[in-house]
Amino acid sequence: MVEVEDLYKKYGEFTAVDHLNLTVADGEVLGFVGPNGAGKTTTMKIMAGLVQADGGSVKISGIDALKESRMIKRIIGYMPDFFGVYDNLKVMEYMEFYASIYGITGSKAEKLCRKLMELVDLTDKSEFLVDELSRGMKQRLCLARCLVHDPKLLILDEPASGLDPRARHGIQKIIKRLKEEKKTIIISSHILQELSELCTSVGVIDHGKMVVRGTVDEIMLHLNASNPIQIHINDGVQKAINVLKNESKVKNISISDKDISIGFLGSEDDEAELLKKLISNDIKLSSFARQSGNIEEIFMKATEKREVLGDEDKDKSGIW
Ligand SMILES: Nc1ncnc2c1ncn2[C@@H]1O[C@H](COP(=O)(O)OP(=O)(O)OP(=O)(O)O)[C@@H](O)[C@H]1O
Repeated sequence: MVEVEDLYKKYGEFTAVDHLNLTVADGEVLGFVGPNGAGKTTTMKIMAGLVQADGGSVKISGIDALKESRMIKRIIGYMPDFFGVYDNLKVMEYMEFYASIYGITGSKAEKLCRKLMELVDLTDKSEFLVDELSRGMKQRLCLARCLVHDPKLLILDEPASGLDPRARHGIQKIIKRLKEEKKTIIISSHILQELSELCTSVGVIDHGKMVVRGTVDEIMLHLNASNPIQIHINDGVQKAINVLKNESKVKNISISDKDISIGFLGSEDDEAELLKKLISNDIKLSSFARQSGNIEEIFMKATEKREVLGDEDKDKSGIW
């Protein structure tokens, strides 16, 4: 549904988006992650038709987003990282104003706005002035506003930024509902744990380039493959070390009392074989598990790699 090819954007001499490629399938929820200044907002604004690209292409449902920005605005809902609100409007009036932009007026607009306010849990605030809402409520209102024209694609730029955990949870719940409704969602965030619960896939952007892209499962698998296996031995530590030393896929061994940690370059089947071997050597162990990674590590590893590598290598690091 979304195809970004070779996207390029410069601000003066500074390259903010550097030949970025990205495909997002229908129904996918993509976590768009990257350090400050990586180019997330710029990319999202270009997709939403708010910033002009200097090169490349963006297609949304086959429509050229760089040329047909009016048409694109009908099929996407964009939630900016900073949004202006009309402070002297009541919540309901604010929603109806946005509905009217899309030609929805009268009782139809009222019904729709009430439904959306229910979705974002603001029903009891409909007569409040927008200015009287808390930050979390304003963010939820902004999200509701993005939905008035029932867009297929949602581009949400840090929808939960600056919110406390409870308010973040509120936003997450709404996004989960939208995911169930099969909306395609691109969501940027710095709160990575929140993305791993919501997203089906992750894209990490750094210095304007996509450095990691894949489904959450694929990335976790890849990440976990480089994580150590932790073994807790109840009886037979020395025997276990002797077995491990003779295994070609065991790359390093560190021991702390009855806990052994090994670097292991093998598949899940290889892990099973190793476990079988330890047990058949009469070693009593109570746990044997690959340390599991989290999305935070994906981010750290992906962006750290680019800091460590030289420019030439950066391009090779590409997508895992
Ligand atoms: N209008 C602008 N004029 C000049 N430079 C800009 C402009 N907008 C963004 N930039 C620069 O482009 C780079 C990318 O900014 P962008 O806002 O896209 O990053 P980001 O990944 O969204 O960052 P953050 O996570 O901090 O919001 C930054 O170095 C920023 O300073």
